[in-house]
Amino acid sequence: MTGSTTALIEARDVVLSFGQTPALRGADLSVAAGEILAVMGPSGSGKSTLLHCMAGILVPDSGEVLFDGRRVDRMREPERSELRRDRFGFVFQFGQLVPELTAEENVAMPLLLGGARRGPALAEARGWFPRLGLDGLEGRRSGELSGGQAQRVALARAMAARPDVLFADEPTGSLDSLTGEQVMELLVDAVRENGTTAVIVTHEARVAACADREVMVRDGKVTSLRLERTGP
Ligand SMILES: Nc1ncnc2c1ncn2[C@@H]1O[C@H](COP(=O)(O)OP(=O)(O)OP(=O)(O)O)[C@@H](O)[C@H]1O
Repeated sequence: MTGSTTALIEARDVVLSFGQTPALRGADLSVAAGEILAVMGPSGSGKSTLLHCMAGILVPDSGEVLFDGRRVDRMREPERSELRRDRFGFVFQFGQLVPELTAEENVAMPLLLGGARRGPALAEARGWFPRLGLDGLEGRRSGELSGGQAQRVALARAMAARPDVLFADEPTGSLDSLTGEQVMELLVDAVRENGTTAVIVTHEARVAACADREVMVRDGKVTSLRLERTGP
């Protein structure tokens, strides 16, 4: 993967301020289909804001965001919401599982929201547990899971609907380094196996090293850092 051709998702000259605070000052980023991209950079440089713009969560003040040739920044909220639900998966620093639901219900949730019936959705959800080393934890609630287990459940939830793009914002940020490494390995395996494109915000070099490519965000702009692996 080169990232320069067949871009699946692209930010062009994206500018966004929060009131008087500029977060993005002309960010350009192109992610190829099937590519695993790590987004690094200092705290406050605009990494999360860029991810949120690319994922159609935030709308830039100016510039363009394209997904599969479509202008995400021009979509109205219902269309962006549908895009997020049907094509994107999300993992955040703190898994943000619904505490009232069991682990398997959490994983099934995006499928249920997408219109799947409860039985097949739960069956699909359960299929992810052995793959992510979560056997036997299907019926637990988030309060009964360790941080690493909860992040793996969050990963299963993000992947269960087989998204085109997985957006992960500091997916290992709340974990100790060994647990974080294991979660990252599972994440990379899962996205590669499914041919999912992944955009992973991290400030851990070890996490970024698992990606196909790294870019650096500084002062709201993107600079290329490394283009190394050619992908499977
Ligand atoms: N909701 C918000 N309201 C006001 N300012 C915000 C908001 N979100 C982000 N910012 C500001 O925008 C800038 C970029 O923030 P962003 O969260 O994108 O950085 P980041 O690189 O992801 O940082 P970190 O690594 O610390 O998570 C920062 O100056 C931040 O304070």
